[in-house]
Amino acid sequence: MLEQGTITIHTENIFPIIKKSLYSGHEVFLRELISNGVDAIQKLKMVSHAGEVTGEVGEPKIKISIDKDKKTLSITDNGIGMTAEEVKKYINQVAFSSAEEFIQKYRSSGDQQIIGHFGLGFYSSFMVAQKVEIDTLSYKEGAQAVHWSCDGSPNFTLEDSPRTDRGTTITLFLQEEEVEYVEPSRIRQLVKTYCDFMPVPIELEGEQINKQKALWRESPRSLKKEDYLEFYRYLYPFQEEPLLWVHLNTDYPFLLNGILYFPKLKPEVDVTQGNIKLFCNQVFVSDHCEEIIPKFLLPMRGVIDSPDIPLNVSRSALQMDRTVRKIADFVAKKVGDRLNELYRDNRSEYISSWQDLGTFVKFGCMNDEKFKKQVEDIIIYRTTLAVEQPSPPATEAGEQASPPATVQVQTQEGDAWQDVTPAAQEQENPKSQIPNPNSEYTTLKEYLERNQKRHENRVFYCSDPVTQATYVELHKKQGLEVLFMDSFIDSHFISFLEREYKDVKFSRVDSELDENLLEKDKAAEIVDPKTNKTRSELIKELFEKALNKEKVTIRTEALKSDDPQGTPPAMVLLPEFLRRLREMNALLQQQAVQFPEEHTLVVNTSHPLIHNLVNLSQGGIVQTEGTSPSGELANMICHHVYDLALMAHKAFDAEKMKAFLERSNQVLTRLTERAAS
Ligand SMILES: Nc1ncnc2c1ncn2[C@@H]1O[C@H](COP(=O)(O)OP(=O)(O)OP(=O)(O)O)[C@@H](O)[C@H]1O
Repeated sequence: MLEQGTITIHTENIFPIIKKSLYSGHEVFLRELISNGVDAIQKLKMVSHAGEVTGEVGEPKIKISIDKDKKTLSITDNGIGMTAEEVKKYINQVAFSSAEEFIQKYRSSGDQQIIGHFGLGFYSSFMVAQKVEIDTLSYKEGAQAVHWSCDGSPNFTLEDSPRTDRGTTITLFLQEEEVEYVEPSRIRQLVKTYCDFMPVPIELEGEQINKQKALWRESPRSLKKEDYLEFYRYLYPFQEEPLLWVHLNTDYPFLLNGILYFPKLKPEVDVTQGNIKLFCNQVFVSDHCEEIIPKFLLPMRGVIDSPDIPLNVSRSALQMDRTVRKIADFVAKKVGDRLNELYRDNRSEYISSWQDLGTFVKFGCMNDEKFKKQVEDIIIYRTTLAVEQPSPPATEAGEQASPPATVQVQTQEGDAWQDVTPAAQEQENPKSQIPNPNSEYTTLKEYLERNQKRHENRVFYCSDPVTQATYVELHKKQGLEVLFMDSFIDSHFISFLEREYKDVKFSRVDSELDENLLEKDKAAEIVDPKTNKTRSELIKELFEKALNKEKVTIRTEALKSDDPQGTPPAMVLLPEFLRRLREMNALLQQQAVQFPEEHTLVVNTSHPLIHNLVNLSQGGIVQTEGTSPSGELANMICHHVYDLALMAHKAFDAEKMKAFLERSNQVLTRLTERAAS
């Protein structure tokens, strides 16, 4: 017997705490022990470089062995090893005091939510083991191998060991309730989760079970598009390919490496849940980076690896941490740079990814002032106008640069990114990335400048290209440019833009008819000599009577057009302000937006159908004998015109649809009767 002793501890009864309540998942013990093995191997490399190792260093390796009968699990490394003195110092004193320190912190934080539970180190093995043994042989010349044993009480024994290989074996005699760790499948799963990217091969049953290569630690210059894509597929199997990525790489004022990918956004993705994996020196820490990554970038995926993120503090303290805040700013800035880069160098790809990128960017602008400044000029909108695309930037030699096959940019800080090759992407995914190949995109600034003369500071937009198609067409025909702002974030983004650019007002195409769309005084001619009524007044009266709806305001206007048949006979308008108010209320009460009973029906006095309708009603003297066949038909057609206008705004329920179809048939029957007679 070499030595027996008692470990000095200041916190009484440290073991029960370690054993029971410290970690919600005891499994992290494996990560801690394997990390120690990796450290020992790296230390050996260092002393070897310094010429202090005699003999072969050999291939670094960590081996996990399981003995199901004895219920033991051992982790062996061929690293630096320890002498008896070192075991006493590093295990009995250092490891213990760091464990104690950890527990103090853990208790005082009063928070179970410690990110990653790092730093308990060697003593975390007592969470799952009733006894732990160390067999170790130091690299030092003439060192004697030692055997340390501790049964979970503060008492230990230290004696000579027959071990002849340099390195360390930690053997855990598992507690009854922790025997799951003798299952190879469980060990494989844990290694894959926590140790997959550790830089040393980890072996179980004669097989390497970790990937080992951490792509984010490699130089971006040496990586190809396929390397990034393959890595993404490895991290997120069975997912759609990412849109683009950012390779982060900095060592000042903090150390940080990582690769962040922009995924294609799916509606079912919870954007408040982080998907980025946090590592510390290639050791997995957590899937939850919510405190570190700016909120708007949470839907990004990939890896962030930084030893400078404090891991043994509560989540709220983490949020307040200065380094963490700097890291968040750094990540946002790099993402902004990357977007600017793509906008400048590969506009077509930027546009084709915009549907997904746009959401990040807009959300980012609303949440982060600095990010907003960085990207405000590259926010684009699909427009009804055919805009000339700016030509690609000229190279220094003054030639036009054709888009390179892959774009790699090395910035001052040394971080780099790699573009998806446009040609290759198209081959793999023909055209599907491009939302609408015929559409053009513009920035708000360009829009405002272009339209300054006709409608200064007023933006016409469409939030639903299908239902608002008529309105869009009307604007288009009169040369009024409309922006499509139809993603789910756009209604909030519009309010944000109006706060940002105080003079600019956004009007949805169906909210009001701009004077550019109207022909004034066209329907002012008197068409009823008996009453001196104008065409416009007659039409208004006709509709008011036919519809008999107090809450619907009838307005008559002559829509400008070279081809009146091509304009709608009537349209429903919902004033912008009131509509937004309703939308907001619905949102607050978590209800669907109801179509308001109060709205305006604009009847287009220029439309041939409306002309005919006046003639028809006059012929049938609808005013006096509402039941005459012509009067009835005119009445039905008024309803019909109104329904057609309504359809752009709301889906009909079964009853309304039935009535609409019945009336359609009746109207058609009557019209065919007339035509035939
Ligand atoms: N496999 C090993 N080979 C050599 N030395 C080891 C090994 N495991 C532990 N040690 C020594 O014991 C010390 C304490 O280990 P422990 O895991 O408790 O803390 P740590 O590794 O220093 O830090 P951390 O708290 O981050 O784990 C280590 O610093 C190291 O000197």
